[in-house]
Amino acid sequence: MDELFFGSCLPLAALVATIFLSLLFRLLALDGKETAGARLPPGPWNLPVIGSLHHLAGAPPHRALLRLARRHGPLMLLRLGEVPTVVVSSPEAAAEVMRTHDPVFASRPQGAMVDVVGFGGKGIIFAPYGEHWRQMRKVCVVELLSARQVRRMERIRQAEVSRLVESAAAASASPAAVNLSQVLTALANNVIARAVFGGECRQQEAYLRALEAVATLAGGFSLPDLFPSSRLARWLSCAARDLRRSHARVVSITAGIVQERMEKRRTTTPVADADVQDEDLLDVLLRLQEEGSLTLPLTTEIISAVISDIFGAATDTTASTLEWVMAELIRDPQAMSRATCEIRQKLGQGRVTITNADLGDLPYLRMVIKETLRLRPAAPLILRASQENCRIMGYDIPKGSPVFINTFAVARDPKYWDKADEFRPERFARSTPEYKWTDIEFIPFGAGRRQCPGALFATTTMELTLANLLYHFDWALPDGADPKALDMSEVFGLTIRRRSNLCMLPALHLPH
Ligand code: HEM
Repeated sequence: MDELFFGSCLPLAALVATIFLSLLFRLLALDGKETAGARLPPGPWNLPVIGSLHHLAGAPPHRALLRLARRHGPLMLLRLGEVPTVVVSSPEAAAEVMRTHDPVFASRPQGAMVDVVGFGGKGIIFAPYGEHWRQMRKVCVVELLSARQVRRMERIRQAEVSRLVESAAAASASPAAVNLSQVLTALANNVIARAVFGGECRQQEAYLRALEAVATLAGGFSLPDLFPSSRLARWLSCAARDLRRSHARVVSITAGIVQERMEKRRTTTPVADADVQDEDLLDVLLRLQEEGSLTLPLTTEIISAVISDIFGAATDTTASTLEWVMAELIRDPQAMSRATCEIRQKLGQGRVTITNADLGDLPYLRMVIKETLRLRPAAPLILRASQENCRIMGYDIPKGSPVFINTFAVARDPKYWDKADEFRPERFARSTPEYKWTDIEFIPFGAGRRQCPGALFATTTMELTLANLLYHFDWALPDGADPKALDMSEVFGLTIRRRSNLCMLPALHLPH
Protein backbone atom coordinates (compact mmCIF):
# COMPACT_ATOMS: atom_id res chain seq x y z
CA MET A 1 0.00 0.00 0.00
CA ASP A 2 1.79 3.11 -1.11
CA GLU A 3 1.75 6.71 -0.17
CA LEU A 4 -0.55 7.65 -3.01
CA PHE A 5 -3.10 5.40 -1.51
CA PHE A 6 -3.12 7.22 1.77
CA GLY A 7 -1.85 10.60 0.75
CA SER A 8 -0.20 10.87 4.14
CA CYS A 9 3.27 11.95 5.18
CA LEU A 10 3.82 9.28 7.86
CA PRO A 11 4.44 5.62 7.17
CA LEU A 12 1.29 3.50 7.24
CA ALA A 13 2.46 1.20 10.01
CA ALA A 14 3.15 4.06 12.41
CA LEU A 15 -0.19 5.69 11.68
CA VAL A 16 -2.16 2.51 12.06
CA ALA A 17 -0.43 1.74 15.33
CA THR A 18 -1.15 5.23 16.63
CA ILE A 19 -4.82 5.25 15.86
CA PHE A 20 -5.37 1.56 16.60
CA LEU A 21 -6.32 1.90 20.24
CA SER A 22 -8.47 4.95 19.79
CA LEU A 23 -10.61 3.17 17.21
CA LEU A 24 -10.63 -0.49 18.10
CA PHE A 25 -13.31 -0.48 20.78
CA ARG A 26 -15.59 1.81 18.85
CA LEU A 27 -15.33 -0.31 15.70
CA LEU A 28 -16.00 -3.55 17.50
CA ALA A 29 -19.05 -2.00 19.12
CA LEU A 30 -20.41 -0.59 15.83
CA ASP A 31 -19.95 -3.78 13.82
CA GLY A 32 -22.64 -5.63 15.69
CA LYS A 33 -25.12 -2.80 16.34
CA GLU A 34 -25.67 -1.21 12.97
CA THR A 35 -26.04 -4.35 10.93
CA ALA A 36 -28.21 -6.47 13.24
CA GLY A 37 -30.76 -8.49 11.27
CA ALA A 38 -29.64 -7.18 7.89
CA ARG A 39 -28.53 -9.50 5.08
CA LEU A 40 -25.35 -7.74 4.05
CA PRO A 41 -23.41 -8.49 0.84
CA PRO A 42 -20.52 -10.91 1.19
CA GLY A 43 -16.96 -9.72 1.30
CA PRO A 44 -13.41 -10.59 2.26
CA TRP A 45 -12.26 -11.06 5.84
CA ASN A 46 -11.35 -7.95 7.80
CA LEU A 47 -8.55 -6.99 10.14
CA PRO A 48 -9.16 -4.79 13.15
CA VAL A 49 -8.92 -1.07 12.36
CA ILE A 50 -7.85 -1.26 8.71
CA GLY A 51 -10.75 -3.57 7.78
CA SER A 52 -10.34 -4.85 4.22
CA LEU A 53 -7.60 -2.45 3.17
CA HIS A 54 -4.92 -5.13 3.12
CA HIS A 55 -6.82 -6.86 0.29
CA LEU A 56 -6.18 -3.83 -1.88
CA ALA A 57 -2.42 -3.96 -1.52
CA GLY A 58 -0.20 -4.52 -4.51
CA ALA A 59 -2.49 -3.39 -7.31
CA PRO A 60 -4.44 -0.27 -8.26
CA PRO A 61 -7.81 -0.34 -6.42
CA HIS A 62 -9.98 -1.06 -9.52
CA ARG A 63 -7.85 -4.12 -10.33
CA ALA A 64 -7.67 -5.33 -6.72
CA LEU A 65 -11.45 -4.95 -6.43
CA LEU A 66 -12.00 -6.91 -9.65
CA ARG A 67 -9.82 -9.70 -8.24
CA LEU A 68 -11.91 -9.71 -5.04
CA ALA A 69 -15.18 -9.65 -6.96
CA ARG A 70 -14.17 -12.80 -8.82
CA ARG A 71 -13.94 -14.49 -5.43
CA HIS A 72 -16.80 -12.86 -3.50
CA GLY A 73 -19.32 -11.93 -6.18
CA PRO A 74 -20.66 -8.89 -8.04
CA LEU A 75 -21.93 -7.16 -4.92
CA MET A 76 -19.43 -6.98 -2.07
CA LEU A 77 -19.13 -5.26 1.23
CA LEU A 78 -15.65 -4.14 2.21
CA ARG A 79 -14.60 -2.16 5.22
CA LEU A 80 -12.18 0.53 4.09
CA GLY A 81 -10.72 1.66 7.38
CA GLU A 82 -13.86 2.21 9.42
CA VAL A 83 -16.16 2.82 6.44
CA PRO A 84 -18.34 -0.09 5.24
CA THR A 85 -18.28 0.32 1.46
CA VAL A 86 -20.37 -1.49 -1.14
CA VAL A 87 -18.62 -2.49 -4.37
CA VAL A 88 -20.58 -3.17 -7.56
CA SER A 89 -18.78 -5.25 -10.20
CA SER A 90 -21.25 -6.67 -12.74
CA PRO A 91 -23.65 -5.20 -15.31
CA GLU A 92 -26.62 -6.73 -13.45
CA ALA A 93 -25.64 -5.18 -10.13
CA ALA A 94 -24.86 -1.86 -11.86
CA ALA A 95 -28.31 -1.92 -13.51
CA GLU A 96 -29.99 -2.31 -10.11
CA VAL A 97 -27.99 0.55 -8.61
CA MET A 98 -27.93 2.98 -11.56
CA ARG A 99 -31.30 2.19 -13.14
CA THR A 100 -33.80 0.42 -10.89
CA HIS A 101 -32.79 2.36 -7.77
CA ASP A 102 -31.12 5.33 -9.46
CA PRO A 103 -32.67 8.05 -7.22
CA VAL A 104 -31.57 6.17 -4.09
CA PHE A 105 -27.96 6.12 -5.31
CA ALA A 106 -27.89 9.55 -6.95
CA SER A 107 -25.70 11.15 -4.29
CA ARG A 108 -21.96 10.91 -3.81
CA PRO A 109 -20.22 9.95 -0.55
CA GLN A 110 -19.27 12.80 1.75
CA GLY A 111 -16.05 13.00 3.71
CA ALA A 112 -13.29 15.34 4.84
CA MET A 113 -11.38 15.29 1.55
CA VAL A 114 -14.47 15.23 -0.67
CA ASP A 115 -15.88 18.22 1.20
CA VAL A 116 -12.78 20.22 0.30
CA VAL A 117 -12.49 19.09 -3.33
CA GLY A 118 -16.23 19.33 -3.84
CA PHE A 119 -16.49 22.93 -2.52
CA GLY A 120 -18.74 21.66 0.26
CA GLY A 121 -21.27 20.48 -2.35
CA LYS A 122 -21.59 23.90 -4.07
CA GLY A 123 -20.43 22.67 -7.47
CA ILE A 124 -21.98 19.80 -9.38
CA ILE A 125 -19.80 16.66 -9.14
CA PHE A 126 -20.06 16.27 -5.35
CA ALA A 127 -23.31 18.15 -4.85
CA PRO A 128 -25.77 16.05 -2.84
CA TYR A 129 -28.78 14.90 -4.85
CA GLY A 130 -31.32 17.69 -4.34
CA GLU A 131 -32.49 21.11 -5.58
CA HIS A 132 -29.02 22.65 -5.95
CA TRP A 133 -27.68 19.66 -7.90
CA ARG A 134 -30.81 19.58 -10.10
CA GLN A 135 -30.41 23.23 -10.97
CA MET A 136 -26.67 22.99 -11.70
CA ARG A 137 -27.16 19.82 -13.70
CA LYS A 138 -29.74 21.62 -15.85
CA VAL A 139 -27.36 24.54 -16.33
CA CYS A 140 -24.64 22.09 -17.42
CA VAL A 141 -26.84 20.06 -19.76
CA VAL A 142 -28.81 22.93 -21.30
CA GLU A 143 -26.38 25.85 -21.22
CA LEU A 144 -22.78 24.70 -20.85
CA LEU A 145 -22.33 21.28 -22.43
CA SER A 146 -25.28 21.02 -24.83
CA ALA A 147 -24.78 19.78 -28.39
CA ARG A 148 -25.17 23.39 -29.58
CA GLN A 149 -22.48 24.61 -27.21
CA VAL A 150 -20.16 21.74 -28.19
CA ARG A 151 -20.61 22.73 -31.87
CA ARG A 152 -19.81 26.34 -30.98
CA MET A 153 -16.52 25.22 -29.45
CA GLU A 154 -15.39 23.81 -32.83
CA ARG A 155 -13.11 26.78 -33.50
CA ILE A 156 -11.31 26.24 -30.20
CA ARG A 157 -10.81 22.51 -30.78
CA GLN A 158 -9.58 23.21 -34.31
CA ALA A 159 -7.04 25.77 -33.17
CA GLU A 160 -5.65 23.60 -30.39
CA VAL A 161 -5.47 20.45 -32.53
CA SER A 162 -3.73 22.43 -35.31
CA ARG A 163 -1.19 23.60 -32.75
CA LEU A 164 -0.57 19.98 -31.77
CA VAL A 165 -0.18 18.92 -35.42
CA GLU A 166 2.30 21.76 -36.04
CA SER A 167 4.43 20.78 -33.05
CA ALA A 168 4.42 17.11 -34.11
CA ALA A 169 5.33 18.15 -37.68
CA ALA A 170 8.26 20.17 -36.31
CA ALA A 171 9.34 17.17 -34.21
CA SER A 172 9.12 14.89 -37.24
CA ALA A 173 11.92 16.87 -38.85
CA SER A 174 14.22 16.04 -35.91
CA PRO A 175 15.20 12.76 -34.27
CA ALA A 176 13.39 13.82 -31.07
CA ALA A 177 10.33 11.90 -29.93
CA VAL A 178 7.09 13.67 -29.05
CA ASN A 179 6.06 13.30 -25.43
CA LEU A 180 2.42 12.51 -26.18
CA SER A 181 1.54 12.44 -22.49
CA GLN A 182 2.60 16.06 -22.18
CA VAL A 183 1.19 17.41 -25.42
CA LEU A 184 -2.17 15.66 -25.03
CA THR A 185 -2.50 16.99 -21.48
CA ALA A 186 -1.70 20.48 -22.76
CA LEU A 187 -4.27 20.06 -25.52
CA ALA A 188 -7.03 18.93 -23.15
CA ASN A 189 -6.17 21.74 -20.71
CA ASN A 190 -6.14 24.40 -23.40
CA VAL A 191 -9.38 23.28 -25.02
CA ILE A 192 -11.27 23.41 -21.74
CA ALA A 193 -9.53 26.59 -20.56
CA ARG A 194 -10.46 28.41 -23.76
CA ALA A 195 -13.99 27.02 -23.64
CA VAL A 196 -14.45 28.26 -20.09
CA PHE A 197 -12.38 31.46 -19.98
CA GLY A 198 -12.16 32.44 -23.63
CA GLY A 199 -8.79 33.21 -25.15
CA GLU A 200 -7.46 35.83 -22.82
CA CYS A 201 -7.13 34.56 -19.30
CA ARG A 202 -3.82 35.67 -17.77
CA GLN A 203 -4.11 33.37 -14.77
CA GLN A 204 -4.76 30.22 -16.82
CA GLU A 205 -1.34 28.68 -16.18
CA ALA A 206 -1.42 29.35 -12.43
CA TYR A 207 -4.98 28.04 -12.27
CA LEU A 208 -4.10 24.78 -14.04
CA ARG A 209 -1.06 24.28 -11.80
CA ALA A 210 -3.17 24.77 -8.66
CA LEU A 211 -5.83 22.38 -9.97
CA GLU A 212 -3.18 19.78 -10.73
CA ALA A 213 -1.89 20.02 -7.16
CA VAL A 214 -5.42 19.45 -5.85
CA ALA A 215 -5.95 16.48 -8.20
CA THR A 216 -2.68 14.88 -7.06
CA LEU A 217 -3.55 15.26 -3.38
CA ALA A 218 -7.15 14.17 -3.78
CA GLY A 219 -6.38 10.95 -5.70
CA GLY A 220 -6.56 7.67 -3.78
CA PHE A 221 -7.85 7.11 -0.26
CA SER A 222 -6.81 9.42 2.54
CA LEU A 223 -6.67 8.79 6.28
CA PRO A 224 -9.45 11.28 7.13
CA ASP A 225 -11.78 9.55 4.65
CA LEU A 226 -10.88 6.07 5.91
CA PHE A 227 -11.22 7.04 9.57
CA PRO A 228 -13.80 9.85 9.54
CA SER A 229 -14.54 9.58 13.25
CA SER A 230 -10.91 9.93 14.26
CA ARG A 231 -9.70 13.40 15.06
CA LEU A 232 -6.26 11.90 15.39
CA ALA A 233 -6.34 10.65 11.79
CA ARG A 234 -7.35 14.14 10.65
CA TRP A 235 -4.61 15.70 12.72
CA LEU A 236 -1.94 13.28 11.49
CA SER A 237 -2.83 13.55 7.85
CA CYS A 238 -0.69 16.00 5.93
CA ALA A 239 -2.75 15.28 2.83
CA ALA A 240 -5.85 16.96 4.26
CA ARG A 241 -3.83 20.04 5.28
CA ASP A 242 -2.02 20.24 1.94
CA LEU A 243 -5.28 19.73 0.09
CA ARG A 244 -6.97 22.56 1.97
CA ARG A 245 -4.01 24.82 1.18
CA SER A 246 -3.93 23.94 -2.55
CA HIS A 247 -7.67 24.18 -2.76
CA ALA A 248 -7.63 27.63 -1.17
CA ARG A 249 -5.27 28.66 -3.96
CA VAL A 250 -7.71 27.37 -6.61
CA VAL A 251 -10.52 29.27 -4.92
CA SER A 252 -8.53 32.49 -4.76
CA ILE A 253 -7.39 32.31 -8.41
CA THR A 254 -10.92 31.49 -9.61
CA ALA A 255 -12.36 34.32 -7.54
CA GLY A 256 -9.84 36.69 -9.16
CA ILE A 257 -10.74 35.51 -12.66
CA VAL A 258 -14.47 35.78 -12.01
CA GLN A 259 -14.09 39.21 -10.41
CA GLU A 260 -12.07 40.49 -13.36
CA ARG A 261 -14.67 39.21 -15.81
CA MET A 262 -17.50 40.78 -13.82
CA GLU A 263 -15.66 44.12 -13.99
CA LYS A 264 -15.22 43.75 -17.71
CA ARG A 265 -18.89 42.93 -18.23
CA ARG A 266 -19.88 45.97 -16.16
CA THR A 267 -17.74 48.31 -18.22
CA THR A 268 -18.57 47.03 -21.71
CA THR A 269 -21.72 47.60 -23.75
CA PRO A 270 -24.65 45.33 -22.95
CA VAL A 271 -25.03 42.04 -24.70
CA ALA A 272 -26.28 41.95 -28.26
CA ASP A 273 -27.23 38.71 -29.98
CA ALA A 274 -23.87 38.51 -31.71
CA ASP A 275 -22.11 38.66 -28.35
CA VAL A 276 -24.15 35.78 -26.95
CA GLN A 277 -22.83 33.71 -29.85
CA ASP A 278 -19.29 34.45 -28.66
CA GLU A 279 -19.88 33.74 -25.00
CA ASP A 280 -17.47 31.43 -23.24
CA LEU A 281 -18.77 29.26 -20.39
CA LEU A 282 -17.87 31.82 -17.72
CA ASP A 283 -19.88 34.44 -19.62
CA VAL A 284 -22.83 32.06 -19.78
CA LEU A 285 -22.73 31.57 -16.01
CA LEU A 286 -22.39 35.30 -15.32
CA ARG A 287 -25.25 36.06 -17.71
CA LEU A 288 -27.44 33.58 -15.84
CA GLN A 289 -26.39 35.23 -12.58
CA GLU A 290 -27.27 38.70 -13.89
CA GLU A 291 -30.61 37.55 -15.30
CA GLY A 292 -31.50 36.13 -11.89
CA SER A 293 -33.86 33.69 -13.60
CA LEU A 294 -32.81 30.56 -11.69
CA THR A 295 -34.79 29.35 -8.71
CA LEU A 296 -31.75 29.30 -6.42
CA PRO A 297 -29.44 32.31 -6.71
CA LEU A 298 -26.27 31.60 -8.68
CA THR A 299 -23.66 33.02 -6.35
CA THR A 300 -20.09 33.79 -7.38
CA GLU A 301 -18.95 30.98 -5.10
CA ILE A 302 -21.17 28.51 -6.95
CA ILE A 303 -19.87 29.76 -10.29
CA SER A 304 -16.28 29.20 -9.14
CA ALA A 305 -17.14 25.70 -7.91
CA VAL A 306 -18.87 24.71 -11.14
CA ILE A 307 -15.97 26.01 -13.23
CA SER A 308 -13.45 24.06 -11.18
CA ASP A 309 -15.62 20.95 -11.39
CA ILE A 310 -15.75 21.19 -15.17
CA PHE A 311 -11.98 21.59 -15.35
CA GLY A 312 -11.43 18.71 -12.95
CA ALA A 313 -13.86 16.43 -14.80
CA ALA A 314 -12.76 17.31 -18.32
CA THR A 315 -9.00 17.55 -18.57
CA ASP A 316 -7.29 14.44 -17.17
CA THR A 317 -10.08 12.14 -18.36
CA THR A 318 -9.79 13.32 -21.97
CA ALA A 319 -5.97 13.43 -21.97
CA SER A 320 -5.49 10.03 -20.38
CA THR A 321 -8.00 8.36 -22.73
CA LEU A 322 -6.17 9.80 -25.75
CA GLU A 323 -2.84 8.62 -24.34
CA TRP A 324 -4.19 5.10 -23.86
CA VAL A 325 -5.66 5.10 -27.37
CA MET A 326 -2.25 5.86 -28.87
CA ALA A 327 -0.54 3.31 -26.61
CA GLU A 328 -3.04 0.58 -27.53
CA LEU A 329 -2.76 1.38 -31.22
CA ILE A 330 1.05 1.29 -31.27
CA ARG A 331 0.89 -2.14 -29.64
CA ASP A 332 -1.57 -3.35 -32.25
CA PRO A 333 -0.19 -2.57 -35.73
CA GLN A 334 -3.25 -4.04 -37.46
CA ALA A 335 -5.63 -1.78 -35.58
CA MET A 336 -3.30 1.20 -36.14
CA SER A 337 -3.18 0.49 -39.86
CA ARG A 338 -6.94 0.01 -40.14
CA ALA A 339 -7.73 3.23 -38.27
CA THR A 340 -5.13 5.17 -40.27
CA CYS A 341 -6.31 3.81 -43.65
CA GLU A 342 -9.92 4.55 -42.79
CA ILE A 343 -9.26 8.22 -42.12
CA ARG A 344 -6.88 8.70 -45.05
CA GLN A 345 -9.24 7.02 -47.49
CA LYS A 346 -12.22 8.93 -46.21
CA LEU A 347 -10.55 12.35 -46.40
CA GLY A 348 -8.40 11.85 -49.50
CA GLN A 349 -4.99 13.39 -49.96
CA GLY A 350 -3.57 16.78 -49.12
CA ARG A 351 -5.97 17.93 -46.40
CA VAL A 352 -4.49 20.53 -44.10
CA THR A 353 -7.48 21.06 -41.84
CA ILE A 354 -9.80 18.35 -40.60
CA THR A 355 -13.01 19.33 -38.88
CA ASN A 356 -15.48 17.37 -36.78
CA ALA A 357 -17.89 17.63 -39.72
CA ASP A 358 -15.41 15.51 -41.75
CA LEU A 359 -15.61 12.70 -39.23
CA GLY A 360 -19.20 11.63 -39.86
CA ASP A 361 -18.39 8.24 -41.29
CA LEU A 362 -15.40 6.82 -39.43
CA PRO A 363 -16.81 3.77 -37.65
CA TYR A 364 -13.45 2.19 -36.89
CA LEU A 365 -12.04 5.32 -35.26
CA ARG A 366 -15.06 5.35 -32.95
CA MET A 367 -14.67 1.65 -32.22
CA VAL A 368 -11.05 2.29 -31.22
CA ILE A 369 -12.10 5.03 -28.80
CA LYS A 370 -14.89 2.91 -27.35
CA GLU A 371 -12.63 -0.09 -26.92
CA THR A 372 -10.05 2.08 -25.14
CA LEU A 373 -12.72 3.46 -22.83
CA ARG A 374 -13.80 -0.11 -22.10
CA LEU A 375 -10.30 -1.40 -21.36
CA ARG A 376 -8.98 1.77 -19.71
CA PRO A 377 -11.91 3.72 -18.27
CA ALA A 378 -10.52 7.08 -17.12
CA ALA A 379 -12.71 7.00 -14.01
CA PRO A 380 -12.89 3.28 -13.16
CA LEU A 381 -14.55 3.70 -9.77
CA ILE A 382 -17.74 5.75 -9.82
CA LEU A 383 -18.62 7.01 -6.36
CA ARG A 384 -22.21 7.02 -5.18
CA ALA A 385 -23.92 6.77 -1.79
CA SER A 386 -27.24 5.24 -0.74
CA GLN A 387 -29.69 7.83 0.53
CA GLU A 388 -31.97 5.28 2.17
CA ASN A 389 -32.00 1.60 3.09
CA CYS A 390 -32.29 -0.41 -0.08
CA ARG A 391 -32.20 -4.02 -1.36
CA ILE A 392 -29.84 -4.87 -4.20
CA MET A 393 -29.63 -8.42 -5.58
CA GLY A 394 -31.31 -9.65 -2.43
CA TYR A 395 -28.83 -7.93 -0.07
CA ASP A 396 -29.51 -5.06 2.31
CA ILE A 397 -27.61 -1.84 1.64
CA PRO A 398 -27.84 0.42 4.70
CA LYS A 399 -28.64 4.11 4.28
CA GLY A 400 -25.51 6.24 3.92
CA SER A 401 -23.27 3.47 2.54
CA PRO A 402 -20.65 4.65 0.06
CA VAL A 403 -20.96 2.65 -3.15
CA PHE A 404 -18.13 2.13 -5.67
CA ILE A 405 -19.30 1.09 -9.11
CA ASN A 406 -16.26 -0.59 -10.64
CA THR A 407 -16.79 0.21 -14.33
CA PHE A 408 -13.51 -1.51 -15.05
CA ALA A 409 -14.91 -4.81 -13.70
CA VAL A 410 -18.29 -4.25 -15.38
CA ALA A 411 -16.54 -3.83 -18.74
CA ARG A 412 -14.60 -7.08 -18.28
CA ASP A 413 -17.48 -9.33 -17.29
CA PRO A 414 -16.88 -12.53 -19.31
CA LYS A 415 -20.65 -13.00 -19.66
CA TYR A 416 -20.77 -9.94 -21.89
CA TRP A 417 -17.24 -9.58 -23.23
CA ASP A 418 -15.33 -12.25 -25.11
CA LYS A 419 -11.57 -12.20 -24.39
CA ALA A 420 -12.25 -9.20 -22.20
CA ASP A 421 -8.59 -8.40 -21.47
CA GLU A 422 -7.71 -7.96 -25.13
CA PHE A 423 -7.84 -4.77 -27.18
CA ARG A 424 -10.29 -5.66 -29.97
CA PRO A 425 -12.06 -2.60 -31.37
CA GLU A 426 -14.05 -4.82 -33.78
CA ARG A 427 -16.21 -6.00 -30.90
CA PHE A 428 -18.09 -2.69 -31.14
CA ALA A 429 -19.01 -3.30 -34.78
CA ARG A 430 -22.30 -4.72 -33.56
CA SER A 431 -23.46 -1.38 -32.16
CA THR A 432 -24.44 1.78 -33.98
CA PRO A 433 -21.69 4.25 -34.89
CA GLU A 434 -23.34 6.85 -32.65
CA TYR A 435 -22.27 7.19 -29.05
CA LYS A 436 -25.38 6.10 -27.23
CA TRP A 437 -23.70 4.81 -24.11
CA THR A 438 -26.88 3.07 -23.07
CA ASP A 439 -25.64 -0.50 -22.57
CA ILE A 440 -25.13 -1.09 -18.87
CA GLU A 441 -22.17 -3.41 -19.57
CA PHE A 442 -20.31 -0.40 -21.00
CA ILE A 443 -20.47 2.59 -18.70
CA PRO A 444 -17.23 4.61 -18.97
CA PHE A 445 -19.36 7.76 -18.63
CA GLY A 446 -21.52 6.33 -15.86
CA ALA A 447 -25.28 5.88 -16.09
CA GLY A 448 -28.53 7.27 -14.75
CA ARG A 449 -29.15 10.76 -13.44
CA ARG A 450 -25.52 11.44 -12.62
CA GLN A 451 -24.15 10.19 -15.91
CA CYS A 452 -21.35 12.35 -17.31
CA PRO A 453 -22.86 15.43 -19.02
CA GLY A 454 -19.54 16.03 -20.84
CA ALA A 455 -19.52 12.82 -22.93
CA LEU A 456 -20.24 14.63 -26.20
CA PHE A 457 -17.66 17.32 -25.43
CA ALA A 458 -15.07 14.62 -24.66
CA THR A 459 -15.74 12.35 -27.61
CA THR A 460 -15.81 15.28 -30.05
CA THR A 461 -12.39 16.43 -28.84
CA MET A 462 -10.95 12.91 -28.82
CA GLU A 463 -12.19 12.07 -32.32
CA LEU A 464 -10.80 15.24 -33.84
CA THR A 465 -7.43 14.85 -32.12
CA LEU A 466 -7.06 11.21 -33.02
CA ALA A 467 -8.14 11.73 -36.63
CA ASN A 468 -5.49 14.44 -37.03
CA LEU A 469 -2.72 12.42 -35.38
CA LEU A 470 -3.41 9.45 -37.65
CA TYR A 471 -4.11 11.35 -40.86
CA HIS A 472 -0.94 13.45 -40.78
CA PHE A 473 1.59 11.06 -39.23
CA ASP A 474 2.86 7.50 -39.12
CA TRP A 475 3.89 6.66 -35.56
CA ALA A 476 6.66 4.48 -34.10
CA LEU A 477 8.38 3.99 -30.78
CA PRO A 478 11.83 5.57 -30.32
CA ASP A 479 14.96 3.47 -30.86
CA GLY A 480 13.01 0.74 -32.64
CA ALA A 481 11.59 -0.41 -29.28
CA ASP A 482 9.28 -3.42 -29.38
CA PRO A 483 5.69 -2.13 -29.03
CA LYS A 484 4.68 -5.30 -27.20
CA ALA A 485 7.20 -4.40 -24.46
CA LEU A 486 5.71 -0.92 -23.95
CA ASP A 487 5.12 -0.17 -20.28
CA MET A 488 1.34 -0.15 -19.80
CA SER A 489 1.30 0.16 -16.00
CA GLU A 490 -1.16 2.52 -14.36
CA VAL A 491 -1.16 5.13 -11.63
CA PHE A 492 -4.39 5.42 -9.67
CA GLY A 493 -5.44 8.96 -8.86
CA LEU A 494 -8.55 10.97 -9.69
CA THR A 495 -8.17 9.28 -13.09
CA ILE A 496 -6.08 6.35 -14.26
CA ARG A 497 -2.98 7.68 -15.98
CA ARG A 498 -0.02 5.87 -17.48
CA ARG A 499 2.84 5.37 -15.06
CA SER A 500 5.40 6.34 -17.69
CA ASN A 501 5.19 9.07 -20.28
CA LEU A 502 4.21 7.92 -23.74
CA CYS A 503 6.90 9.08 -26.16
CA MET A 504 6.52 8.37 -29.86
CA LEU A 505 8.20 9.34 -33.14
CA PRO A 506 5.96 10.98 -35.73
CA ALA A 507 6.82 10.64 -39.42
CA LEU A 508 4.95 13.16 -41.52
CA HIS A 509 2.73 11.23 -43.92
CA LEU A 510 3.46 12.30 -47.47
CA PRO A 511 0.82 11.03 -49.89
CA HIS A 512 2.19 9.11 -52.90
C1 HEM B 1 -13.02 10.64 -21.56
C2 HEM B 1 -13.58 11.63 -20.91
C3 HEM B 1 -14.51 11.50 -19.74
C4 HEM B 1 -14.86 10.41 -18.99
C5 HEM B 1 -14.39 8.96 -19.16
C6 HEM B 1 -15.80 10.85 -17.98
C7 HEM B 1 -16.39 10.02 -17.04
C8 HEM B 1 -17.27 10.46 -16.06
C9 HEM B 1 -17.89 9.60 -15.08
C10 HEM B 1 -17.68 8.10 -14.96
C11 HEM B 1 -18.68 10.38 -14.29
C12 HEM B 1 -19.56 9.90 -13.13
C13 HEM B 1 -20.88 9.46 -13.70
C14 HEM B 1 -21.84 8.77 -12.74
O1 HEM B 1 -21.85 9.03 -11.53
O2 HEM B 1 -22.66 7.95 -13.22
C15 HEM B 1 -18.57 11.74 -14.77
C16 HEM B 1 -19.22 12.82 -14.22
C17 HEM B 1 -19.11 14.12 -14.68
N1 HEM B 1 -18.41 14.54 -15.80
FE1 HEM B 1 -17.30 13.36 -17.03
N2 HEM B 1 -16.00 12.20 -18.12
C18 HEM B 1 -15.25 12.64 -19.19
C19 HEM B 1 -15.18 13.92 -19.70
C20 HEM B 1 -15.90 14.99 -19.22
C21 HEM B 1 -15.89 16.31 -19.80
C22 HEM B 1 -15.12 16.70 -21.07
C23 HEM B 1 -16.69 17.10 -19.01
C24 HEM B 1 -17.04 18.57 -19.17
C25 HEM B 1 -16.64 19.35 -20.14
C26 HEM B 1 -17.22 16.27 -17.95
C27 HEM B 1 -18.05 16.70 -16.93
C28 HEM B 1 -18.56 15.89 -15.94
C29 HEM B 1 -19.40 16.38 -14.84
C30 HEM B 1 -19.81 17.84 -14.61
C31 HEM B 1 -19.74 15.27 -14.07
C32 HEM B 1 -20.59 15.25 -12.80
C33 HEM B 1 -22.05 14.95 -13.14
C34 HEM B 1 -22.96 14.87 -11.92
O3 HEM B 1 -22.51 14.55 -10.82
O4 HEM B 1 -24.16 15.14 -12.09
N3 HEM B 1 -16.71 15.00 -18.10
N4 HEM B 1 -17.71 11.77 -15.86
